[in-house]
Amino acid sequence: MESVEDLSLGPCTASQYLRPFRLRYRQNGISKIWDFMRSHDSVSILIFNTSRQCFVVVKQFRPAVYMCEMERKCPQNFERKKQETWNPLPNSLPASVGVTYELCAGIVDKPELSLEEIACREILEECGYEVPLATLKRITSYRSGVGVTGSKQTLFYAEVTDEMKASEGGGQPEEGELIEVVEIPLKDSMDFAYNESFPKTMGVIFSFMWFQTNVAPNLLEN
Ligand SMILES: O=c1ccn([C@@H]2O[C@H](COP(=O)(O)OP(=O)(O)O[C@H]3O[C@H](CO)[C@@H](O)[C@H](O)[C@H]3O)[C@@H](O)[C@H]2O)c(=O)[nH]1
Ligand SMILES: [Mg+2]
Repeated sequence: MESVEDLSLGPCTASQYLRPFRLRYRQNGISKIWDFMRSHDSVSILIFNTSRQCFVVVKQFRPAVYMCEMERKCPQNFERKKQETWNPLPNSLPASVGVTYELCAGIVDKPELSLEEIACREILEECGYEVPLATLKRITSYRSGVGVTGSKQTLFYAEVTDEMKASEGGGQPEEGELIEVVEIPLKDSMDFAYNESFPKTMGVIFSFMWFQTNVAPNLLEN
């Protein structure tokens, strides 16, 4: 996962994932503009393996995260002068600066499938567990990136056992996905959540805390 080579930065003129727009409007008599992007809604799933009392999360190279670090360390690479062409970038940063821990997640891009169906497919593709649709629990939904995309993410909870493991997971290689499945022991999970040396999404932190309030007390009783 951690070998990323031949980087070059180019313009994004047409994308099936992101479409930039500018909205002009008047609010309480004041004229404003706001730039935003349309992107897909998504689902994410907190997965807890009861056989081994651990959370199952994924680790991925995220180009957007990598390029944030690139801009911080080598801002000259983002200078606008030749933005209409592809500009080779120096391999100045290790790929690991762009790797994040995340909940298993996927974009909602199949109108014929329910959110639950999309979630179950993502669990199988990314983490390798067969989860029956009816056992999936909806936790809540929230808006992510409210300044930029405002897209909705719906969060589910899935309990799995070792017996439900059907494959290694790892994402769909034909779509270029390269995902590492990582287990976080329940006993270490709150330290992990707040340890900034493990870059992670808000979804991981929020859902681990949700588990502490809503699931962990019942586990202790059993
Ligand atoms: O510029 C892009 C964007 C996506 N993909 C592909 O699209 C798929 C997306 O994977 P999927 O697992 O469905 O989505 P995620 O990347 O996990 O979803 C993310 O995307 C959502 C919508 O942007 C975010 O809100 C989520 O938090 C985040 O997990 C992958 O196969 C990618 O290869 C590309 O090839 N190029
Ligand atoms: Mg995903």
